[in-house]
Amino acid sequence: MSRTIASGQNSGRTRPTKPKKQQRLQKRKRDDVDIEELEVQVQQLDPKATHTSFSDLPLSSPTQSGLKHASFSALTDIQTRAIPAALQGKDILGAAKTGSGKTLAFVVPILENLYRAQHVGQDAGLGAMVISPTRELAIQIYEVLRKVGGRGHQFSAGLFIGGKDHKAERDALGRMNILIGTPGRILHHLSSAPNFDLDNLQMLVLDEADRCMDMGFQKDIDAIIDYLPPKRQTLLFSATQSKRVSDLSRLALKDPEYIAVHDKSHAATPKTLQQNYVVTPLPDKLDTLWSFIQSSKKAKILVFFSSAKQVRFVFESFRHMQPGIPLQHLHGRQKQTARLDTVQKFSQMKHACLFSTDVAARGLDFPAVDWVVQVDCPEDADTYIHRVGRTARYERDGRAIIFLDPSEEKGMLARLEQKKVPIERINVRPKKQQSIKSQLQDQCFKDPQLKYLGQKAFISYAKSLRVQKDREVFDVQKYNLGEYAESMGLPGQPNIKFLKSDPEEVRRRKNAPRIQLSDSEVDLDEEHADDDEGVERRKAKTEKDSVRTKYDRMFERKNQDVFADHYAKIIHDGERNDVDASRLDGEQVSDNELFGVKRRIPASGEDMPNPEAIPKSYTEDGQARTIHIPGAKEGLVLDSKRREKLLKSKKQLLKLKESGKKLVFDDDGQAHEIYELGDEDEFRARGTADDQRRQFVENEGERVRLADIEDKALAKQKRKEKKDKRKAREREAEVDDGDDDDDSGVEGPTLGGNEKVIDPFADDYEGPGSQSSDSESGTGERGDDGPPRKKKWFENDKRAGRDGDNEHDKEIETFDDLEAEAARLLG
Ligand SMILES: Nc1ncnc2c1ncn2[C@@H]1O[C@H](COP(=O)(O)OP(=O)(O)OP(=O)(O)O)[C@@H](O)[C@H]1O
Repeated sequence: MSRTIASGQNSGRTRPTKPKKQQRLQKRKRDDVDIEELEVQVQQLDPKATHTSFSDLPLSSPTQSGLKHASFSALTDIQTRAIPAALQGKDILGAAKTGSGKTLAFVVPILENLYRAQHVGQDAGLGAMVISPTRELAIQIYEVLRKVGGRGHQFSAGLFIGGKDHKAERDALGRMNILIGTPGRILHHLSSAPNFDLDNLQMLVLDEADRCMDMGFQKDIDAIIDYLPPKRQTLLFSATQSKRVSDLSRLALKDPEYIAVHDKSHAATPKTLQQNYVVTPLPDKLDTLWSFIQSSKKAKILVFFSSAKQVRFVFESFRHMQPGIPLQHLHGRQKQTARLDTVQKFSQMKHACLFSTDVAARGLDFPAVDWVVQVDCPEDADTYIHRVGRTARYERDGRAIIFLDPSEEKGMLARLEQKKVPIERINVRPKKQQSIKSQLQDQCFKDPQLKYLGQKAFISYAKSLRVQKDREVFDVQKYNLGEYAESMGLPGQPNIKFLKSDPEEVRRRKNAPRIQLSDSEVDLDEEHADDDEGVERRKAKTEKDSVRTKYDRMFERKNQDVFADHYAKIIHDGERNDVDASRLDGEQVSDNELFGVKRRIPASGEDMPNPEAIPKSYTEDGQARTIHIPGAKEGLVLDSKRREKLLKSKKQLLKLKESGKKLVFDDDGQAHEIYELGDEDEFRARGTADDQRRQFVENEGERVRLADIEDKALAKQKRKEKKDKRKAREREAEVDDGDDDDDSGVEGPTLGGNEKVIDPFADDYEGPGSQSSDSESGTGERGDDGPPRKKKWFENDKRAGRDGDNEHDKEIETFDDLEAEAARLLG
């Protein structure tokens, strides 16, 4: 994907007139003067001075205009400190809290440094490359670049994130000045596209640098860096920055500026973020989550799990229980379009709950998220900080809650304290805690697909515990896995074949790009590698494996159809565009609150809106319609097209009904099961229960056999009557018409003698393959005067030929065949 981020380019078709040419030359001269002046001002900038607004900085007029248009005027702390240094060409290692505006801190310098170097147009080649660990984040950066640079700059920018046409991307490569992409995709093009020329690259930016530099991306980043010119400016940004010398030497940073905005502050997370934890044993987690959702239906909630399978299971099971709030899910195993769709919709919705893996943990700027809930404990404090950073962004309020198993509490709290994360314990109000265990059990019992998904989710969760590197926090022996399986509604604890190898090695394999693994290694656990590279690996693995189980196919289908329908339903809700959600915080604790802690009054002290006044953004509490079917145990929930279709099929509906049973009524007219009123002695006199059952089955079998004989005789009689009537009619017709067949005007064959026209709509036609009593010859193909039987879908020509009396019968399949046959017989 490549496009010019500037507006109003010359199309090149019309020859510029002389005055236009002169105007252009004059503009260029003016630009040159501007650029020279800017250059002087930039060099004179004092990076230590405190600039408060973008207009204080020496920025070009296209950038100033873009910033103004996007309503960015005041600088955030990280922007105040990073932009001047970056404008002067320094390498930067920047760390600032989540939501503090790091994106602009590198987007503005990219635009300005390339502008001052006049690094624009096709000949200039690629001038800046931004690497992001996830596709969603790359798109978000691209959007910010377009918002700020799109108004006046002439750069051409491209987005390389996978899931798009390789060739189109390769063709666009030669024209790009700024490229934003994920490591795997960039490396792919570097190693395969001859026109990917990086000789002129001036700036490299790594957003979420610590993630880019960790094991999962290590090899890709190292390989990319090998392609880059050594003389370049490098900027690294993250909310949690590693200062490991080894990392910096890999990137060849030159005398970098360390800009850590939250070093001196007392907390690593925004002060507008209220953080709490609740100790909830693993088997109660889903109950607590459900209860939480029930008490927060008028909020925007982001829920984190440790694996894609956990996300899918909880999403699928919760949505069938009609939670009263639109549910969405996001993980690396979804198709690219579904992922982007979800991100976009969740951004726009006012009240919704998104279940996600850590694919949404970093960098994503969802507007107005009220709650971040961590159901599965994050692998470390950094991941915790990134997850909670999806709320309380840019000076807004937000709340975060993490569910900790008793075994995780001590270790995790110590890790968070080390990282300066202020967090307080709260308790679940027992009155508000609901149990959904029996509902989950019921669902898994009725829906084998869900049960299978639950089993996979359980296994992937157990494995994720096993490969955690922090053993002080995660001790797999201390979790009550058996009860957890039960709480998910599973009939028993699934077998977990823990890998025999060292967990450290398993983690290395999980994170390493596929290229570096031998085939046998790839077959090892890839359950919860949920980043984009993990997905690529799995895709390659699937393509390689020609054998897929029926479960694989089942879930592929389910993902594409059932889930897509569900999304379609969500999209059509009205009032989704009001993204500037009013916050509900600030209320004193209400009866609806799950947690027994008072909410905090926001620092701003602004008036809070009445929750009742907030319009519903989904119909009827977001609940799917339920249709009551007479005689059925439960209503039918219409939450998919498939279920809607069920309503049209009587046969399917019958299955939902309870089967009838025989009851006897006593003297008072009360109904009883038949055995309740029987005399025990009489019962025993009839023999043992087994004998009686056998006898009953035999009697009933005999009754059915006799009834069948009767039915057959009756059917035979009816057919005979019909046949006689038809023959009588034919005889009458012959008498009426005489021998004038040729003039009858009837098209098509007419057959003489005992042969007859095959008319599937005639009264006596019994359909292909039906065995009339007239033709009980055993061949089943054709009686003396029965119609030829059509070949069944499972029969080949040979069989049809063997079964038929007449070898030509088997050929009659189409009307043309019939004409030919008639001609043969007549001839
Ligand atoms: N100078 C500014 N004025 C007003 N809003 C700003 C400014 N800078 C950034 N923002 C807004 O703040 C929000 C967070 O910005 P951004 O996504 O860059 O944060 P971040 O530091 O990169 O967060 P994370 O660490 O989670 O990636 C965005 O919605 C952005 O539009």
